This record gives sequence, structure tokens and C-alpha cells, in this order.
Amino acid sequence: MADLIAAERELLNELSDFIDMEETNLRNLKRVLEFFAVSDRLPEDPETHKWFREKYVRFPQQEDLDGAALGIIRVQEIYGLYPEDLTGGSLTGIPSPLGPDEAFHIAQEAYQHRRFQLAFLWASESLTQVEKGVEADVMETTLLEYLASSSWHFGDFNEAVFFHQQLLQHDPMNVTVREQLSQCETKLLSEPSAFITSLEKSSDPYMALCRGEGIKMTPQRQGALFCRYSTGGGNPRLMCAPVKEEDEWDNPPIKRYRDIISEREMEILSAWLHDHEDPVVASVNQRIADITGLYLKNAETFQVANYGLGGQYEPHLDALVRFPVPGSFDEKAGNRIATVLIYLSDVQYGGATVFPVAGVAVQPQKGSAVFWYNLLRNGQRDNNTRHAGCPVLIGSKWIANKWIRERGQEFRRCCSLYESE
Ligand SMILES: O=C(O)CCC(=O)C(=O)O
Ligand SMILES: [Fe+2]
Repeated sequence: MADLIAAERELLNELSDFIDMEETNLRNLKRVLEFFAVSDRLPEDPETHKWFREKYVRFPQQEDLDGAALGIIRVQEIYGLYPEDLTGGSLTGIPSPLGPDEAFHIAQEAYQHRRFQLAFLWASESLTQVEKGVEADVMETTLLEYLASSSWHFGDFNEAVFFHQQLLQHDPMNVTVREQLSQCETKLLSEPSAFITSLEKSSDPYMALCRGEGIKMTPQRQGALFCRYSTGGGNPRLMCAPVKEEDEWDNPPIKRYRDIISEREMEILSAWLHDHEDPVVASVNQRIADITGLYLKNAETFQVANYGLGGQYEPHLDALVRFPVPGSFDEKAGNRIATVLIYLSDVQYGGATVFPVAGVAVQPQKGSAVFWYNLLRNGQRDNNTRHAGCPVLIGSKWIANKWIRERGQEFRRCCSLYESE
């Protein structure tokens, strides 16, 4: 009989292990689903995009979920968005499936990065859902702790007092909470309490430009910007079909060319074909050579990128560092003297190409291309051309980059008489 009971017990233990294992699997699956719910709408900058294609079969790790949460915070900071703007579907038209645990996760991430307003708002989003009876792993008291602490940090002492009181109701003997409550009450008497009237937006020039703020243009400078039909200085192909050329900016000179690529050509480019593999791509190359007057045989193949919601490209120079790593780029072709950036899609909101040093914001417009020189005539990198792709807020952004190299341009873009130019 004892043997039988022991055998039964072992069976039970094994069953219990099996259930644990299944639960772990289910939890992993839930994480995958959560991750996709978030990542669907989140960072797809070129690096993440590449990673995603290579590794999407892998189970997401904590760092992936943290990255997705950080993406949400970044978009909120740049465009001044509240959680309900993202979850309620007012922006995208699609209510987001973010539940209390995901909202709490974003709150934690925001708190860790000292974005206390956002931590507070996401923790209250989570608490609202928990109070409505939505099932969650996160405990109500944990949420109250986050609410109490983050409101203290951004100076809303009214809320801080309120949430510390709530915490005390759960645990009346908690000495730490008592002390914190009395600190909050003292602050409330001695200092004006802050409250969230509008979200703190980032003052970083790059992010301000993404919102359309800080564009450095004067009416006088604007008056010197023109548009024209260009024949590229008498290029026979452009003589037959002149191209629409607009001055987007004066310093650095940025030109926009409109309607330089057809629907079919855009489709083929988005399919990521290499220059030599398709006559259509070769003809787009020819058009770029005609329009810019530059030698394209040393140019890089098209680099196509797609950004989803939150997808961005941080400020950078396209020109490569010549020193101190000799050989870090193909010396025979030389540095990236110029960039042609083709917009293969419109973007409903966000996704501008901005130049934080120069104070420029260029809006994506399907079928148009912008062109600028990355190098000064003396061959040095032009810091004025530092640029970035703003996060996409609504829509999907497709671009194709053509980086033109130095060699072959010696007689097409001559050096000047001044060393510093
Ligand atoms: O996305 C943009 O607007 C800019 C992209 C860019 O700068 C790049 O791919 O090098
Ligand atoms: Fe770039």
C-alpha cells in the first residue's frame, strides 16, 4: 500500500511539473503575442528592421520588450502624446490591445529613465484597467507605489499625498510610507504643487524639429529660394523632359526634385533589387546622374528602408569618418560626397527628415527626392548636413538612399580657392 501511495505521489509530482512546464510555455507565448502587439506598431529603424528579419523567429527577451516600451516613450516625448492617444485608437484608428501589465511595463521603463510624468500616466492607465476588473499580474499596491513616487518626483504633491494615503490604507503600519506621506504633506504646505497640464516635450533640437518647431528660416532667406524646371545645364535627356527642381534650403544647399520616379519604379525599388539586376533600377540611376550631374559608377547600390510606427533614424552624417581608421571605407571610390534620398511613400504624420544643426525639416513626399552634398569642397565632412529621420507616428515610411562617392567627381565638383570651403 505504501508503495502504491509513493507511486501515486510521484505521478502527481510529474503531473505538476508538466503543468508548470506548460504554464511556462503559455507565458512565453503570451510574451510573444504581447511583443508582436507592441512591435507591430513600434521601432523599425533600419537596424531594428534588419534584426527583425534575421531573428523574428526567436522568442522575444526582456530587453526586446524594454526596447519596445522605450519606443513608445520616445514617440510620446517627441510629439507630446498621452497614453490614451496611443491606446484609445484616436490617432491610428485602431484601439491598441495594451493591457494593465503592458501599461505597467511602460510605466516601469519610463520611471527607470526618469520620465516621471509618463511613468505616472502609464501606471494610472494600468490601475484604471485593474480597477475595472481586467486580470493582471501586477499588484494594485505596486501601482500605487509607482503613482505615489512618480508624482512626488515631478512635483505633484497633491497626488503624492493622495497615493501615499491609499498605500497606508492597504498597510496602515508601514513606517516608510508614513514618513513619505508626512514629507509630501510638508511639501504641499511649503511649495506650489505641479500638475500635468501638458506633457513635458523634449527640447532636443532634433525632436523639436520633428514637431515642426525651431526651423531656422527668415523671410529674407526664404525670398532667395526658388523653383524651376531644370535641364541639368543642358543634359540632352533633361532638355526633352526637364525636371522640377526646388530649393528646399540654402545652407547647406538642399534641392528637392519632384516626380522623378514612377509608381512602377517605386514598386521595383521597394522590392530591394540591386542596381544591376533590373533595367528599371539602372534607368533610375541614369536619371540621378542626369539630375545631379555626378558620376554614378562608384555610387553604392540603393539602400531601401521602411519605418513603422515609432521607427526613426538618430542624427548622423552620411559621410564616413576618414580618420583615424584608414581603410574603414573603400578608398578607391572615396567618401560619400552626396546623398540622394528618394521618398517612396507619403507619411500621414511624422517621419520628416530633419537637419538639427541647420534647422531644417523636410517632409516626405512620395515620388520626390532630396539631394545634398555631405562633403565640403575641400573633402571634409560638412557638419551642417547632420540629419535624422523623425519617428513615424501614423503610416509607414519607405525611402531609398543613393550614396554617391567622391571618385569621378573631380571635374564635376571642383575644389574652391579657399581651403575652408
Ligand atoms: O529617414 C530619413 O528621412 C533619413 C534616413 C537617413 O538619413 C539614412 O538612411 O541615412
Ligand atoms: Fe542619412
